[in-house]
Amino acid sequence: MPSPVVLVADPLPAHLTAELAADFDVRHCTGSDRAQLLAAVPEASALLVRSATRVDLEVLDAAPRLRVVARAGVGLDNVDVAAAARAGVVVANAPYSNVVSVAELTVGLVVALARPILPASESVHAGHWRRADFQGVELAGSTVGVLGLGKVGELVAGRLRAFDMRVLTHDPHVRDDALERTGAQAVALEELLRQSDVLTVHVPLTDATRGLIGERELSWAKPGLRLVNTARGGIVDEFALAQALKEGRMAGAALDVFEFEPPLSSPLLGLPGVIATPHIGAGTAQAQERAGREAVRAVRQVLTGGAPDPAA
Ligand SMILES: NC(=O)C1=CN([C@@H]2O[C@H](COP(=O)(O)OP(=O)(O)OC[C@H]3O[C@@H](n4cnc5c(N)ncnc54)[C@H](O)[C@@H]3O)[C@@H](O)[C@H]2O)C=CC1
Ligand SMILES: O=C(O)CCC(=O)C(=O)O
Repeated sequence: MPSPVVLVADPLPAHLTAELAADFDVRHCTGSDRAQLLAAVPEASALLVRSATRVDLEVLDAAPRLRVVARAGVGLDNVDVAAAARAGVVVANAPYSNVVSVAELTVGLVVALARPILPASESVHAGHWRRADFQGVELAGSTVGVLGLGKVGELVAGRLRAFDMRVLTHDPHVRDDALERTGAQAVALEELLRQSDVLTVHVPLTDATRGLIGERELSWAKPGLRLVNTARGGIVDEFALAQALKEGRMAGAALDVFEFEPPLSSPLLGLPGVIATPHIGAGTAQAQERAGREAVRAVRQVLTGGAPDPAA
């Protein structure tokens, strides 16, 4: 009997896909290339993806043999989970694999918005010595608003407390133990914006959170707000954010994620005060290893019998 086909649609550590190849027919495609994905998926019993591959109804309809979609990462906004369930396809993500890496990048972006380290370095490399051009602000004593106190939000809150920042949060499902651990104070969304010097976004992208930070919410912002988004594009309205920055109502923004990636037509590209990174929150060796390993384990569990163990 031929081995089940495992289709790897986004980059994963090569040694992990090599391990799978011992037992399965591992094939590769570029999942962000729709034609390639649709051509390859009909044979697949398992589909391994990260965030770049969209697994929607069209893909599921084209994949009659599919039994599992394994997402080597956290966010499931690129997978139609309800349609997969209707088709009897297991969807497994790796919910703890990369949260530390995302939290660490977030803290780096918070610091980079307060202290212009990279522009100062570029200036020195260019032969200048302009100390007065690179004045920043202290984080200690200022307030950070954590939007979404889940796994990443809690790690970020704890790390920013170590900078002596006051931590506020808004999260309709916030747990008391998370508030206790972080020392965060829960407030309404409007209050979060009115009081925060830094707003950091850590909610998933869903129908309820799309556009959660838009024109109205940014009109509440404390003057000089600095915003960090390492969660998902689409949660913060890029046009409203660009307008607030251009009008000088906000001091800066750091974005790891965009509504469309790459963000070729984003109004934020090229704006002064905007730091942009190419969705690298999970871009560490450790996070990629953990996420890939969890995804591979999910594939094995489904293809060799039994649903994945969510606690594994
Ligand atoms: N940049 C990157 O590479 C990465 C980005 N992410 C993104 O980070 C997001 C958060 O990850 P986790 O913290 O692990 O998720 P989580 O599920 O542990 O936490 C999300 C939190 O958001 C809260 N929330 C939901 N709707 C809300 C709303 N309307 N207002 C305020 N809070 C709301 C939830 O109650 C929950 O506490 C992921 O969904 C993913 O999109 C995750 C990993 C890597
Ligand atoms: O490596 C990736 O797919 C991006 C990570 C991410 O955004 C996630 O895990 O939700």
